[in-house]
Amino acid sequence: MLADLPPSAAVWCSGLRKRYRKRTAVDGVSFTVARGEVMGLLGPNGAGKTTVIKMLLGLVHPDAGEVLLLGRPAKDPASRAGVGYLPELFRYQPWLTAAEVLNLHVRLSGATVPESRRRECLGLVGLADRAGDRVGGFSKGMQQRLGLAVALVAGPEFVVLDEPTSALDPLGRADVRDLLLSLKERGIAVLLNSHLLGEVERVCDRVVILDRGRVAAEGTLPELLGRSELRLRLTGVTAEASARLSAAGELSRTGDEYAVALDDLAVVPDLIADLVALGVRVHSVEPGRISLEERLLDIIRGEH
Ligand SMILES: Nc1ncnc2c1ncn2[C@@H]1O[C@H](COP(=O)(O)OP(=O)(O)OP(=O)(O)O)[C@@H](O)[C@H]1O
Repeated sequence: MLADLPPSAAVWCSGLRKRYRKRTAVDGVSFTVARGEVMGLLGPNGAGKTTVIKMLLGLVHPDAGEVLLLGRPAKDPASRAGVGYLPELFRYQPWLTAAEVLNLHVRLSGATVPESRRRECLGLVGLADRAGDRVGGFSKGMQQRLGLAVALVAGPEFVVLDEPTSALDPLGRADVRDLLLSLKERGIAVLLNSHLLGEVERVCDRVVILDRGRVAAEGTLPELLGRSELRLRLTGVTAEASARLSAAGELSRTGDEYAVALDDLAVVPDLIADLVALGVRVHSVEPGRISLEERLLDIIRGEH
């Protein structure tokens, strides 16, 4: 079986199942996060996201199913050494300073992390000038920022973030988004559980949607969100220009407002150039598609 697995998987799981007394929390979940991929794990409250994450990390024992973390069993300390984790509920020793918390986690990871990298990591999460302050005096958002630094400090190959922006202000959320994009650029795989769908839409390559313990949908964002729609406000549209619009995709019109269904927004510049060449006056061009939020609501209300 192991020989059949893709060598690149940051995490692979198959048939994960977990029951708590009579309640089935997770019921046959399988998916893969490839190396370098940013995967969103979505779903309503109680869908089983945190339980899945804990099973992936070997923190909860599954009733059934298998997990390979960086190509090894999740319980293997060697696989865990390559993983950074920010838990949903984070608490750090209040009597330690931020720098001491980071040092403690570096020691626990067994990695060698130079002092400069530790400082850089606190800077990355906006805590550079609080390194010497005790965590007991930190706000919840500052503790969550510290948790992010803890997840990143040992140079992980795979980072698991369970609601990393739950305690953060809008600025903090924007910082985390930039952080995620920089991890992506560096080829670090990420599994992100977040209810902030706008952020998921901006940073994730793929998403898995859980509902009542099962995978309700999975795919890249274009796969899940379907075709794009280009909305245009145009005047001076001749029959020829109208034909050009129809050739690009299914066309609908209300007064000066036109909507063209497109498979790929890459055709937009050529389409606009052709319309202008045909004498059309282009007042606005607005690419859009259904939002992840609309899609998620459809899926969990059973309208997919
Ligand atoms: N330790 C536990 N003991 C008993 N039941 C649990 C335990 N952990 C989770 N559950 C139950 O398992 C189900 C899934 O919970 P889980 O925390 O995984 O959901 P979630 O998708 O992460 O939710 P949220 O978005 O609210 O954080 C819930 O019904 C929850 O009550």
